[in-house]
Amino acid sequence: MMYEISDLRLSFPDLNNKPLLGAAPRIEVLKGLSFDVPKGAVLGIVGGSGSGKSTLGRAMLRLLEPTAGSIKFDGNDITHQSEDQLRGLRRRFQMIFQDPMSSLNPRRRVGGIIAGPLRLHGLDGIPARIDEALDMVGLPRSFAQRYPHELSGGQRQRVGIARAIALRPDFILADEIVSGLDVSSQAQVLNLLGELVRELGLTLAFISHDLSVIRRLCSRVLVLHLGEIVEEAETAALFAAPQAEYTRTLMNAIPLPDPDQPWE
Ligand SMILES: Nc1ncnc2c1ncn2[C@@H]1O[C@H](COP(=O)(O)OP(=O)(O)OP(=O)(O)O)[C@@H](O)[C@H]1O
Repeated sequence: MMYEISDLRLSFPDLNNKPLLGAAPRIEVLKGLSFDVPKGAVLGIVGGSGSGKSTLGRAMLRLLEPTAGSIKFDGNDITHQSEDQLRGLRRRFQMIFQDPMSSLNPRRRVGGIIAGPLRLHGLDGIPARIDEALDMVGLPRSFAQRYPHELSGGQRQRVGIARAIALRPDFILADEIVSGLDVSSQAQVLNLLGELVRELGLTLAFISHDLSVIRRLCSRVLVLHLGEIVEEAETAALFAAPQAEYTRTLMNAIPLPDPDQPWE
């Protein structure tokens, strides 16, 4: 298994209701989640705003520390490991962020942006790795010289993907990465991710509030609502016969396909 997650809980201090003296009460955002991610899986994590999707993603990458429960990555218990202990594993799980404009340093060229994590992890042969990463995401190698503001939204998202896959991770978490793109760029980025998963043998968790996006890419879906898993199913089964009331609500929010858009 790539991930084994058991009774995962995560709470934040509720600073709005902090008493003058003493500790703030805590708000539980993840309320005991248990699920596995098999190697090679493409798992969709769907849910409405505030359901805890990003918090779950950040816990899986140990950008947040769980309050209780456990997270195993490829057999390693990472629930409470320190940064020192995580060092050897960090390269193996990577994240692609929602908004590439704010996650890409505007003062660095694309080559420097991709090189950053490679240097951090002490990898060698960096120029060749940059070329290879750009090839893999379908951008010309000359783009290494460009700045983020010179690129379109879809191209910037490809740079975000290139930065993650250049490290040759085993697992990638993509958090709402196509939400800001127009429909045709969305389709291209989703196709690219699908290809990369197949070619590189990646395991992918794909967070989205949009079930139609998840349907295109993911083989299995986990539906989150108010910090709990309300349904987990193969994508085809979920669409054929949604079990949870909340899943049906999400499905009703999907717009009908536009017959003028050939990618639908
Ligand atoms: N650092 C934090 N401190 C306090 N509360 C937080 C923190 N991060 C998230 N929350 C709260 O946790 C809840 C879940 O947030 P999260 O971002 O995980 O949801 P989400 O499903 O990703 O939603 P969205 O799609 O709106 O990003 C929200 O109520 C949010 O306000």
